[in-house]
Parts: sequence; structure tokens; C-alpha cells
Amino acid sequence: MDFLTIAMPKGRIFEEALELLAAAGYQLPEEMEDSRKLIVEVPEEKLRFILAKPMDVPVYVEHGVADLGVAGKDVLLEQQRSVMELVDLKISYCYMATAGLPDTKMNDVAPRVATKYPSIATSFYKEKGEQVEIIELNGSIELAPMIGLADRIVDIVSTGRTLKENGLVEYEKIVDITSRLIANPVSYRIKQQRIREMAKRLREAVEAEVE
Ligand SMILES: Nc1ncnc2c1ncn2[C@@H]1O[C@H](COP(=O)(O)OP(=O)(O)OP(=O)(O)O)[C@@H](O)[C@H]1O
Ligand SMILES: O=P(O)(O)OC[C@H]1O[C@H](OP(=O)(O)OP(=O)(O)O)[C@H](O)[C@@H]1O
Repeated sequence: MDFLTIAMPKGRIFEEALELLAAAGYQLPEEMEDSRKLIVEVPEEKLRFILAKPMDVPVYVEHGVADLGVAGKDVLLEQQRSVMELVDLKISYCYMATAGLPDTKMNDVAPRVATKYPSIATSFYKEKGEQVEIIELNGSIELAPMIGLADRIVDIVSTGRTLKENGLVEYEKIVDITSRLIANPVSYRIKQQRIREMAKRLREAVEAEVE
């Protein structure tokens, strides 16, 4: 069967993305949310889902093993892969910001910035004309200023609760983040009709949600 393959991020974005697909009229099995299966085929809709780590979604799409994917704008900005961004799904809103201990200046000599997003952080400070050393971490980024590893962090803020509970404050907002529907450029050409139809239906569902 000629499936459209969609790479979906497990975790935070997954549920909202499924809800949006349902709102766009796609009939998906209910057990998809609780299943541990990594490939889910829905023959009735001619769809196949690959359940991937959020950071890996653009990798599958760039290599063409997935025609489409759902990825956070943070991941897209960080990785700059050769994929097409088709629809702003307006789900999983958060933003990227700098933060640190209150009332502290950046170290004049060798300022250090901890982050899971080295490329975004580098561009941000470069644009400000500040030279910083980037320290790449994989999570619990807020620890870095608390234990003296870095002067600032570049990380995602959603409710602000993690910063607050750890005595940190936000300094600069960098960019708003939502999830996007992305496509492999070759798939887009070859399966244009189906992909454009899905993009259109999702766009309409997003509009209906916003209203
Ligand atoms: N509070 C938040 N923290 C992190 N990511 C968020 C938040 N709110 C929305 N997002 C979006 O969700 C995506 C991350 O999802 P999730 O937290 O499930 O994965 P992850 O932290 O990258 O993966 P894992 O923790 O499994 O390594 C981000 O790319 C971002 O677009
Ligand atoms: O503003 P808030 O609502 O508190 O959300 C922001 C926090 O959530 C994310 O971490 P996550 O929970 O993904 O854990 P991690 O530190 O392991 O990445 C992010 O890195 C912040 O730490």
C-alpha cells in the first residue's frame, strides 16, 4: 500500500499533534497514545507513523524515510536541515530565553553559557557581539548557573516554574516556539497531492482552534 509516512515526536508534542490530526478529520486508533509500538500503520487512512525522539524527527524527514514530520521550531532552528516547513501547527507553545541567577552580570573575561541548543545560543550571542563559551548539556540546564558551571543558560521556558523554583530569572527572550509540519522536498514533489491535502486540512484545523 502507498502509505504517507509521518515522523511523530514522542513526549510532550505527541498528544496535541494527534488531537490536531483528529480535528483535521483523520481517524486514528485510540490506543496509539498508550502503545509502545514505534511504527503504527493506519491502512484506513493510508498513513504510517514513526514514533521518534523530538530531536530526531527532522533526521528521518531529511533522509526521506519519513515523508512528513512534526517538529518543534526550536529543533528546526537548531539543526537547519534540508526540510520544507509546511504548516505552523500552533501547538506546544513555549519560548527560548536566556536566564541566570538574579542581578548577575556575565563574566567579563570568559562568559559561559550552558544549553541544549548550542547553535541557537551561538547565533544569539554572536548577533549581540558577545563572545561566549558554550557548554553543551542534555537536560536539567537550570543546574548550570546554580552550581557555578555557567553565567547564563539558553533554554526553553513554558510556565516559568522551573526557573522560579530554582531561584533563576529570565534575562532575554530569544524566540517564540511552536510545532511545525515539515516535509521531505522529494516526497513533496512525488506525493504532492496527498501532502498538500493534509497540509490544507491541518491548516484549517489550526484556524478553527485559534478562533
Ligand atoms: N516546557 C517545555 N520544555 C521543553 N520542550 C517544550 C516545552 N513546551 C513545549 N516544548 C516543545 O516540546 C519539544 C520537546 O518535547 P519533549 O520534552 O517531549 O522532548 P525532549 O525533552 O527533547 O526529549 P527527552 O526529554 O525525551 O530527551 C521541544 O522541542 C519544544 O518544541
Ligand atoms: O517553564 P517550565 O514550564 O518550567 O518548562 C521549562 C522546563 O521544561 C524543560 O525541561 P524538561 O522538563 O524537558 O526536562 P530536561 O531538563 O530534562 O530537558 C525545559 O528545558 C525547562 O527546564
